Amino acid sequence: MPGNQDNGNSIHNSGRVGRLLKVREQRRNFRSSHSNDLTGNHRGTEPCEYDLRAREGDSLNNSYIEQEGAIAQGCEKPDARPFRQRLLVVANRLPVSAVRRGEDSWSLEMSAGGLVSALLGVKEFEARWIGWAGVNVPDEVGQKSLTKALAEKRCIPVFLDEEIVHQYYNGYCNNILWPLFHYLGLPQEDRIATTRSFQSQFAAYKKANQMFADVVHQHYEEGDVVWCHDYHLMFLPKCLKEYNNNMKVGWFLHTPFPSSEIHRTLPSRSDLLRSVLAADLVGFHTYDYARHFVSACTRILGLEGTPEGVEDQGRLTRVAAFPIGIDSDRFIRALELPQVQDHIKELKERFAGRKVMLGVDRLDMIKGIPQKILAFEKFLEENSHWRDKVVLLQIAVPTRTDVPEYQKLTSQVHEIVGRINGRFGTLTAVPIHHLDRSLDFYALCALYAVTDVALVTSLRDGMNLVSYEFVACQDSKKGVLILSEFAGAAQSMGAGAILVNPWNITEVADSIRQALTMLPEEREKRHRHNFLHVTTHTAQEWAETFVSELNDTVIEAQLRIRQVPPSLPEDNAIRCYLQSTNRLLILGFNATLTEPVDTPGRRADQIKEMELKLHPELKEALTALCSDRKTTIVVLSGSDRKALDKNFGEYDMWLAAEHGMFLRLTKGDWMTTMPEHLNMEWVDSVKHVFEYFTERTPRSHFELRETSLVWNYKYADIEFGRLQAKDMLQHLWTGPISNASVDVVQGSRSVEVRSVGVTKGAAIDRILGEIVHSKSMTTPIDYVLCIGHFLGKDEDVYAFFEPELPSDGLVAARTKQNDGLKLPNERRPPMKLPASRSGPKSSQGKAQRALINPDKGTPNHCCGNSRRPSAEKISWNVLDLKGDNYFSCAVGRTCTNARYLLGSSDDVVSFLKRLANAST
Ligand SMILES: O=P(O)(O)OC[C@H]1O[C@H](O[C@H]2O[C@H](CO)[C@@H](O)[C@H](O)[C@H]2O)[C@H](O)[C@@H](O)[C@@H]1O
Ligand SMILES: O=c1ccn([C@@H]2O[C@H](COP(=O)(O)OP(=O)(O)O)[C@@H](O)[C@H]2O)c(=O)[nH]1
Repeated sequence: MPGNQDNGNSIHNSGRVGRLLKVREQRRNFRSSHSNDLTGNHRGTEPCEYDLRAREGDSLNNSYIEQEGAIAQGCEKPDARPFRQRLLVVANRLPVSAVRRGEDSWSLEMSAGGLVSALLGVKEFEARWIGWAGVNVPDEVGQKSLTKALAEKRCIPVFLDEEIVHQYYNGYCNNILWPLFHYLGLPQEDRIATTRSFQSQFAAYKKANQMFADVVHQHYEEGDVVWCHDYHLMFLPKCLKEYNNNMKVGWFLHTPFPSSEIHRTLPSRSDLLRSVLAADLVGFHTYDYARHFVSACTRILGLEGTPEGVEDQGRLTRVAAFPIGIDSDRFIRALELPQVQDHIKELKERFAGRKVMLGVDRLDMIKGIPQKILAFEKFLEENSHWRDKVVLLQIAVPTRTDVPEYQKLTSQVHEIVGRINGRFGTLTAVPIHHLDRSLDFYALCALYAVTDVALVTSLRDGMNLVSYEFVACQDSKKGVLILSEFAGAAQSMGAGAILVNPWNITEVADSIRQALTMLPEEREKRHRHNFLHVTTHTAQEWAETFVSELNDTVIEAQLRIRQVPPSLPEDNAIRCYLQSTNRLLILGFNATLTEPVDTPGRRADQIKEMELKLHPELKEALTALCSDRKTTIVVLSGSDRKALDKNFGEYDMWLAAEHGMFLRLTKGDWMTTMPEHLNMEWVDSVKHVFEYFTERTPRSHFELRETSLVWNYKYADIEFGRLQAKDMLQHLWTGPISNASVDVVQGSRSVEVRSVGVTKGAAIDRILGEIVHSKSMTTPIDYVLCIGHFLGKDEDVYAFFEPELPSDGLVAARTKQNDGLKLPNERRPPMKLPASRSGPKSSQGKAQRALINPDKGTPNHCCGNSRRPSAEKISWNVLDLKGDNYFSCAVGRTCTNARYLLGSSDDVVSFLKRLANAST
């Protein structure tokens, strides 16, 4: 889950990084060779207007050229016109807000806010905006005329009625998600009311997201990139993928993503995370936010966080940091415009003899405006000689004025400003000029340009573009930026700014003094750093990088899918089953026949039962299958005998416990197939280590089995569990047992230490021998179905039936023996008559196996009142898997040597039910 810049560090990424570097280079070459065309278009035109103005002859059809699989931006069409990928930008707010002037006449005004500013800087795409125009339009005439007016600006409206806006936008988005994502907690006063209205607001949120999805669906064309923005639309990726799973969907969050400890307080925490994960690529401003998101998915959903993102049953959602920027050229060029120059002149005259300090913020709790003003008051208090030499201009753009918290903030700020102006003002001048309104672009640029010190004191801020805009306009003045360490911008421009903790008003006051008295050389140095950053990390770069990565993520997902085995062809497996006469079903237990831990309504993190339990819906099917005389069922599990007895005692089947080291027909007693002289001297040392780690890892536990020990941390804090496991493995590999004859096998949430030679594959021939003998089988087994959630180490069971597969399983465990490194399977006596097959996953050919004499080479020990397996030497081929009659199937893992996949034990259950029904 690295930031873009770090991507090259991962070995796994080399393919992707290589591809992305190539695209980047193409893009740059393209841009420099066409710089005249592209910049020519903009020169002399106010880009903001340009971007919103529909261009003649630039209709959907002639501007969009489909290029299947191509990474689109920067490519050229054959006629050398630039190819511009169609981009559907979906955000709550359109870049323009509509004001109704008559029944069918509208005026459109620019919306304020960083998201709009940033996306206006994006020029490389054929972009369409889909969003809310900020106005309620209940009538058809109004909707039609507004749609038409917006179409000229390449905008497509989503019509939200007043009630939805109230519940979804004011309620769920701005009263719940916004404060929570900015670590402000729920509004203090109406916390209970908010908690009560949560459900209805969340329902409205989902409904609104669905409305956005409907509009996207209407306008979507194959090959488009759909880019969803912000916390308003966390449900959108899921809605879109439900429409069309092939849609390329990206989601970007403009606010911080808080620590998982904050996110987990949200009643809808899991739904929101799951919906976002439906996107192909998920982006954040900073590495920290991305890290928090992955951690929330790990801790709350129990999913696997990888350096790439979040993995759920083999599907990867890529998560990365894409710091936004601004269209810096737009600001730099604007400074030359006469209307800006006029403003500059006016401002200089107005504030002659005084240093200008500037704050530009939406009037929002997160911006820390009261804190800023209090710090300024403290500065004036402590530096009386500055009182008539400095002025603070605070632009506070009204925002979300229907939300009570925002209304309260307005009066609070007015009250503080009034008090300070009363305290330090004179008849002719006040120290704070506070404006409750927005400024137009030219006035804003002029203000930025005349400012000596910009003051950004956000308590939390996704990025904060004001700080970027200020820097872009300061190339002649080289003013100082005081920047909150809690703004995302601090992570990108930190070095050039004076970083402050806005909660510490003494520190901020000191920084004001430091900024006002900073020597020109230092100002210059700091400014140069900031300016370079702002002019190189532009909004355009940001969008291009995100879209390239989104395109590439989709390509990579396709590559991954190609490597992943297909789903179990259930109909075929059933048909072959019915046609065969001597069938063998080998079934795992854990995560194969058990109830999934994280079914809805059950919590993955809670210790329901430490002991595994058979899926309650399996009973009937299992009974039916077991009663079929043509079918032999073996449950082959790592669990001990007790667990298998308890769950399967009532069925007529074979039980193979501890990876097949113990075997029992349910009608008979346990016997052992354990190799003789199995060295178990290591057990006490390992037990000692496991006890140590269990004590220190809350909610972990270990099982002591006869041939292995398993430490399990699936109920523990996942991150801590992993760290502990790493530590444990280190110790096992290098500590006192490092020379013992053991395999240390790492599961996804477990560490298992086994005697060398204990694997399912190593046991299967002995088990088969016993079955053949006990059933007095005279005809070969002509159908094998082997389903399990087996560790890589145990996938050697597949190699038994398909000998060309690696016999040491998928993942070679680290094996230590006295005589050096040796794979456990070397103990397995050679097989007679390896089957001749055309390839590992081939369905051609036929598998044949002759069994070894289990009496030879692998003596069996008695245990309890068990008996020894007494298979005679079998020289005929017990396996005759003609054609396609071998079905190996991994459950819930995609990295496997099995031929097929099933997603979870629920799928196994439904398949076995179908099998049972078909055969009865
Ligand atoms: O649309 P509003 O409800 O009026 O709010 C305006 C926008 O505020 C937020 O902006 C964020 O995006 C900026 C650009 O990435 C970032 O610099 C800033 O830190 C964020 O606060 C909000 O996320 C947007 O959706 C709103 O449109
Ligand atoms: O009167 C104003 C004041 C500010 N802005 C713009 O609002 C954006 C604020 O973005 P920022 O990322 O700083 O914070 P946000 O408001 O998105 O949280 C900046 O692009 C400003 O140029 C504006 O359009 N008019």
